[in-house]
Amino acid sequence: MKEILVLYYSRRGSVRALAEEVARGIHEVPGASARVRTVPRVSTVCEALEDEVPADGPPYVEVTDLEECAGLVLGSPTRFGNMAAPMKYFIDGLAGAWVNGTLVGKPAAVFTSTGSLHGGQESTLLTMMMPLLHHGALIVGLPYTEDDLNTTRSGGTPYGASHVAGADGDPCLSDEERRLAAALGRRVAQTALKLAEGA
Ligand SMILES: Cc1cc2nc3c(=O)[nH]c(=O)nc-3n(C[C@H](O)[C@H](O)[C@H](O)COP(=O)(O)O)c2cc1C
Repeated sequence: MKEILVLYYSRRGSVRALAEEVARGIHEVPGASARVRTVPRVSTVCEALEDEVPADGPPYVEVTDLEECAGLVLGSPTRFGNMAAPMKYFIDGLAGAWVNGTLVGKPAAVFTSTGSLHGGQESTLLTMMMPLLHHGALIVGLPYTEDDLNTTRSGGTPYGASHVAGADGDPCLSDEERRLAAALGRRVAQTALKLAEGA
């Protein structure tokens, strides 16, 4: 069984909804399963610490999750056209994993949610790929053979899955957004299994 790490940060539930669909897609692939993890909030007041275990939802990620999983799908809300600080903070702490080549050769993909349609989904997704490339991951996107990419009127991009939450932050995904997030999970899982076969 190959496990794929679905690692996300979400304050209001939109990225979490996408993560659940990505995990659903992974579980549809025989021989693959999803390990869902999140990251704690960060504070400018360094003494303010989160509880070690989140009040609800999946556990906080540990470096061993990266080591043990055969692929990675990373999700963050868009914050001013970029990933949110808690996800970046976690990534910036991965110097040891970089030295050890923990992610080298593993498939990886990204997803995001924005308030507005043209609020920076693509800039967020593309910049989330940069640290993954530094870590030697193999980036997986969404091809236009996924019909939903051609018909969506909200989220879903070739760079990764996405959701447009609107000004009220509605976490309810459209059918296209839901299917494209699952397709992204499936692609990462299928790629991880193919890479393992060829190893
Ligand atoms: C500080 C901050 C910055 C944001 N920046 C953007 C932005 O650049 N573009 C955009 O469309 N939405 C922006 N948003 C809205 C969030 O991306 C959006 O509400 C997203 O769906 C939140 O995901 P979540 O429900 O998983 O927390 C921002 C929200 C916050 C709080």
